[in-house]
Amino acid sequence: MKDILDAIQSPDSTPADIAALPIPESYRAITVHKDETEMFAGLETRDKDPRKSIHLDEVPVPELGPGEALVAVMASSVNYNSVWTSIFEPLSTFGFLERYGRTNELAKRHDLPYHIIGSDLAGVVLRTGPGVNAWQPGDEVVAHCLSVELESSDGHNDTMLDPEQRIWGFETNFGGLAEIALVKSNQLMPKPGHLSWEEAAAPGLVNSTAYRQLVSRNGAAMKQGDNVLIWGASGGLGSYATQFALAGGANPICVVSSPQKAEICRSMGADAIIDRNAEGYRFWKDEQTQDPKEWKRFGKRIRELTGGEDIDIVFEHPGRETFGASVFVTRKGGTITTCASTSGYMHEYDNRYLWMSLKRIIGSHFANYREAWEANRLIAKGKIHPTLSKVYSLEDTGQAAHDVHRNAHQGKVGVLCLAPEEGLGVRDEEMRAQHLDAINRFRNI
Ligand SMILES: C/C=C/C(=O)SCCNC(=O)CCNC(=O)[C@H](O)C(C)(C)COP(=O)(O)OP(=O)(O)OC[C@H]1O[C@@H](n2cnc3c(N)ncnc32)[C@H](O)[C@@H]1OP(=O)(O)O
Ligand SMILES: NC(=O)C1=CN([C@@H]2O[C@H](COP(=O)(O)OP(=O)(O)OC[C@H]3O[C@@H](n4cnc5c(N)ncnc54)[C@H](OP(=O)(O)O)[C@@H]3O)[C@@H](O)[C@H]2O)C=CC1
Repeated sequence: MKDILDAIQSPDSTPADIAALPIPESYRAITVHKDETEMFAGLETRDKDPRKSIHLDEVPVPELGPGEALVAVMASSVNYNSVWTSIFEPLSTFGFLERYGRTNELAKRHDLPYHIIGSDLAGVVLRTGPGVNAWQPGDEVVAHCLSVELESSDGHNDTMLDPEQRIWGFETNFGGLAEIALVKSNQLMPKPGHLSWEEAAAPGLVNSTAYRQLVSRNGAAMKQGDNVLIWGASGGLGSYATQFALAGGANPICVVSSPQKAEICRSMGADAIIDRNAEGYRFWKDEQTQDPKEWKRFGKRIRELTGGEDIDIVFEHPGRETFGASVFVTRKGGTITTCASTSGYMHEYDNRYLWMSLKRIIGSHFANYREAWEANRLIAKGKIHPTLSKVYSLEDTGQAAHDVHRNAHQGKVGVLCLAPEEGLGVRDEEMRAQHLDAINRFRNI
């Protein structure tokens, strides 16, 4: 592994040098273990501790198949899906690996007693499998997390609709929180040259998801002037949704839970900000009963901030706790677009406000290759910036996931895999200098 790192870091290395490097037999990877899936049985979600279930193991390098690439991972990032995997909720991800493993001989590689997690990476292509022409050893890349087979017609208009669509590093094995990752070559995209490895690895999953959910015609198709209510506006998804709203001429109404997070939104350029903690919204009177008076109080606050207008698009992901309020505050004909249910997936809302006011709920999930490419292109052009706050070593990934689980983080949390320190991998210093303040906006807060 040291030879690989030396070759990547040497300015004299050629693609042929990288291609000639021997692939080691094993590598270090962040895993969860199949025989531990019951370890948190009986505990509240909040008390399930990723630091106990996440391991750093030495694992064998998987066989490289057709259309695939082995990538030396310089940096990765923590996504909430790795939190779900590590607390075995809403179900154990080993079920996904077993199901995938049953599909064909090659997919059997994924069905192992350990799951290498992680759905983001920035790194260097080491080897490509048969049939890969677009990428070569030595290419500096990021990888999006859409794994598709595309053997069915269902996915050929929109690859997210493929019946064999999976999220790499969540529903497949050999994810990005590791020194080496196995991806399909159509997950690869060029690494933005003005960013370090850890900065380039940070946006991928959440940036692509927010792009589809908010900007794409497959999602809410946001337009100039739209009032966009963004839950968790300084969090993983929200920090990109806020940037898309601002860059697209929309009007983000940012919901956060502390003055510090409100300040981050302000520094991104938003001015309509609601601190849900300070204003004490209680959308639920008890576990079963919502309080429409609180929806109204929330809607009134939004009207104060917009000069009397209601919401065109709600960017939803907290789920059960907020969904009733989200449907209520949306204007006639408006859209609630949802990609998650962090606080619970059995949503409840008053349907009269949906049908009588002709509102629409749109389900959105990750992004197709084109949408992921367009989202990455905006990062590469310096129109949208990484929201990396803190960076951990691979050894401390459990703590990083714990921070995200406890909502103790800001923006995105990075992980160094092969990169020995932060700040490496920048190829375009001139462009970086132009955007340095924006790139560093979330750092160390
Ligand atoms: C990019 C990052 C993303 C995120 O972070 S997202 C957040 C994290 N993700 C999650 O929390 C989601 C985790 N996944 C799940 O919870 C589950 O994954 C799903 C609920 C999405 C699906 O559940 P499942 O058990 O995998 O699938 P089924 O469809 O409930 O069950 C399969 C069986 O149900 C049958 N079935 C499906 N549709 C129908 C139908 N319309 N009528 C009758 N049967 C149906 C199938 O055939 C099959 O059957 P047979 O088990 O016998 O093979
Ligand atoms: N389907 C898909 O493709 C994707 C789904 N997801 C899912 O989306 C969810 C969020 O992911 P991500 O943004 O990365 O996570 P983060 O934890 O980084 O950010 C979420 C933010 O939402 C806010 N929030 C959390 N709980 C509540 C609540 N009960 N009520 C109101 N606000 C809340 C918090 O902000 P604050 O405290 O400031 O209000 C938090 O910072 C996860 O469940 C994840 O699995 C993520 C990416 C892709």
